[in-house]
Amino acid sequence: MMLSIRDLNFRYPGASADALEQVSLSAARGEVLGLLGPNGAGKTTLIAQLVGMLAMQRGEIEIDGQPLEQLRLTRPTCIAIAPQEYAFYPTLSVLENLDCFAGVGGLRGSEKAERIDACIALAQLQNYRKVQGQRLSGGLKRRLNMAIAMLHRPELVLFDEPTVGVDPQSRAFLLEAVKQLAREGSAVIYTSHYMEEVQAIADRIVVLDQGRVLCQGTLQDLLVGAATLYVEVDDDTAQERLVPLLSGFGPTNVQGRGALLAIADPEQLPEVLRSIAGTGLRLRQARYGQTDLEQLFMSLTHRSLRD
Ligand SMILES: Nc1ncnc2c1ncn2[C@@H]1O[C@H](COP(=O)(O)OP(=O)(O)OP(=O)(O)O)[C@@H](O)[C@H]1O
Repeated sequence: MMLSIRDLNFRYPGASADALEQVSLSAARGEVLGLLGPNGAGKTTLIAQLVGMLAMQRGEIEIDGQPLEQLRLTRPTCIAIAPQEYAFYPTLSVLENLDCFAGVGGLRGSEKAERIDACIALAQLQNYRKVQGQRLSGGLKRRLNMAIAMLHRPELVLFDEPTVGVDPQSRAFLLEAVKQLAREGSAVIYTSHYMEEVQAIADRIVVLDQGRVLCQGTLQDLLVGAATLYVEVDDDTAQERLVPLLSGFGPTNVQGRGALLAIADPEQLPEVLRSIAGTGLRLRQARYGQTDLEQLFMSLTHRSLRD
């Protein structure tokens, strides 16, 4: 594992609760780790500590066994971030921005020119070299952020919700570029509250909520044992009557006109259905199957990712 985070805790000065609580996770080269969580889950706080924008309080962060503080002194360009906000000089052109950041990071001569070209190509900014940063569309600005982040061939790249407010075309492009980075051998951490994005690009997923890791694993790991039963009954008071009944079997949520029950073992199904019938409620539909991440999140927290 290249990145290892152990028992990370963080509380903002004056806050009454921890923004991160006992967070442990790891990331490997060649892998996209999706960091998924609703607003306020702690994603940005975690990223900010990884890039040194926030000082660590408690816990450990190591890269290839080396503590983060040490790494920052010896190999400062080994971690890069493509942040949410725009991270370039608005009045400089795309090329001037890249030139400037390449110089700051210590690139010189032909190597510098080569890296700038490679990053322009990677972010497909060939037609915008001479355009001022501030004149780029939202999607292109994110692509410039990304090009800058790639200049020094970082080994760990952090993307903090890079597709928020981006047009669909740039969004598809960004996602593809993120996957490409991992294929080329970087470890990539990608935060988002768009479940579909994370599901589409992440090799492994960490679900954060209220500063804590709810679960982590491959998508398949997470969804196995996360099957749900959706039932709808022919009654206006259905939810009031269904939820207490189903809760006896497992985590239950109200959904639409019915209720959703997380039920890992299909052998329980007949018993659940019998007990519904036993109350005299008429079943309108019952649907059993593997869930997606959204439903998994709901079954773990009783809330939606999008709240
Ligand atoms: N500068 C700050 N001072 C005090 N509390 C903060 C500060 N920044 C964030 N928080 C709080 O820390 C918690 C985690 O916030 P964080 O921004 O890390 O979440 P997030 O998962 O990135 O959310 P979002 O998807 O909205 O960006 C929240 O409860 C938030 O209100």
